[in-house]
Amino acid sequence: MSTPISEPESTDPLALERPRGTDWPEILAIDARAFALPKPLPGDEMIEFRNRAGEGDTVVIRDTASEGRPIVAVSLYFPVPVTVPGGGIATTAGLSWVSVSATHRRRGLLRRMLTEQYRTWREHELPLATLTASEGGIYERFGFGPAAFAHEIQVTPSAAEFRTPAPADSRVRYANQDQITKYVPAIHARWARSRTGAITRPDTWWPSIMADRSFRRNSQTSGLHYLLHADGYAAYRIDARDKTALVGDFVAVTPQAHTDLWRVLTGLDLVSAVKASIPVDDPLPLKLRNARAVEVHGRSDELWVSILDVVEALQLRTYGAAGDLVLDVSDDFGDRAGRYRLTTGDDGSATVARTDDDADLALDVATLSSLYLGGITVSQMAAAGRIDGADEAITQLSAMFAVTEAPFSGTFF
Ligand SMILES: CC(=O)SCCNC(=O)CCNC(=O)[C@H](O)C(C)(C)COP(=O)(O)OP(=O)(O)OC[C@H]1O[C@@H](n2cnc3c(N)ncnc32)[C@H](O)[C@@H]1OP(=O)(O)O
Repeated sequence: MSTPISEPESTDPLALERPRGTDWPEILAIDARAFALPKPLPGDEMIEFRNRAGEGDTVVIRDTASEGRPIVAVSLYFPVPVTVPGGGIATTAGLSWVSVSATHRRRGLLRRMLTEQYRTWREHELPLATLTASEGGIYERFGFGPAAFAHEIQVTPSAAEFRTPAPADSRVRYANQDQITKYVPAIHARWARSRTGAITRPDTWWPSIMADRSFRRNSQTSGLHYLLHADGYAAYRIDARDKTALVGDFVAVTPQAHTDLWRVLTGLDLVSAVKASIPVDDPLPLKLRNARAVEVHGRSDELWVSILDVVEALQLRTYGAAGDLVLDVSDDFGDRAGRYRLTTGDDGSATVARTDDDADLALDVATLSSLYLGGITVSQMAAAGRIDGADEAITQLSAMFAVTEAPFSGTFF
């Protein structure tokens, strides 16, 4: 039996429920339709996805007045571990596969589901929520802000000459399936611990990633080729239509692995372009004699963050400078509004507490969430008019929130 979690009002036939196991084919079919996909996830993928969803919570809305009581809305989350400034890993509520049928859109169903999801996140004392967004205008009202960005690049191999000479042995090899299974998840985990914003992929995610099922490519696109290095790997496929290499994962724990792997990727014979998604501060252009060999074709807001527990979340990360400020945080959606004193030490640690003291700065929770990983700076937000306060306080908050590298997530979920 499904479990009603809020009794529909007597006149409201739209019931918010937890789904039954047998509802999953319907859930994935309506998600595929809402996301304008050609077809739902195939069987194996569906089972893995359902298991992943089972680690968190799923809500659906059922239209009880229509024949067959169809599901018309879905929202789910599962735990997503994200590296925060300083190297700590926070378990976040990863919101995913949110959809409302076109027949029921703009009637408040998304808001209703997220109100329930938010209640669950608070009940489970999760410090942060994360998502990868289909559109940029939806989630700010719920306290999310874009927090980690990527550059979508195209490299022209014929123009990509490295400043340093190629080593006698490239230290990179193609990996077979056993080697992929043996080395790739461990290298990814090492990398994720070292990169702010990175998602440490739980073990249960890897079978689907490594299976590289055919629905992830079209008839002209190859399967994934894995290039393996002791301290990194790159997975790419070839689009035979235009002889392009499409890099899926690029993971380098050391600068040497970064150079060695890119040297192979830019040396692929018969390939006219290499496309990849890289950190906005990636050193690749600077390693080449002609930086224009790397063209930036786009910038994506790859990870959105919502601070759920201001005290806990701000204490999880480290800071660039000592300081003491009271932040007045506003929140139109949840229960996060209030004044918080943030005190940071020379060692980068912080203590945070609610306070009645006068505020130095005022900002909303989505703005604070965008600042959290360092992907958007305090001075950028202040220049955009989204932080209120004296210049000295803004300068101090800038120094406190300063990070040494741009956050990068590298995983879509
Ligand atoms: C994390 C993820 O899964 S991202 C994927 C999101 N899903 C998709 O993109 C699939 C296709 N789209 C959909 O299924 C739906 O249109 C949804 C889920 C985006 C919106 O669902 P709805 O039930 O129509 O939203 P709902 O009526 O609850 O609107 C809530 C608020 O968001 C706003 N809103 C909804 N969709 C959008 C949008 N695409 N762009 C901007 N604002 C939006 C509404 O105006 C409303 O604002 P308000 O409450 O502040 O007045």
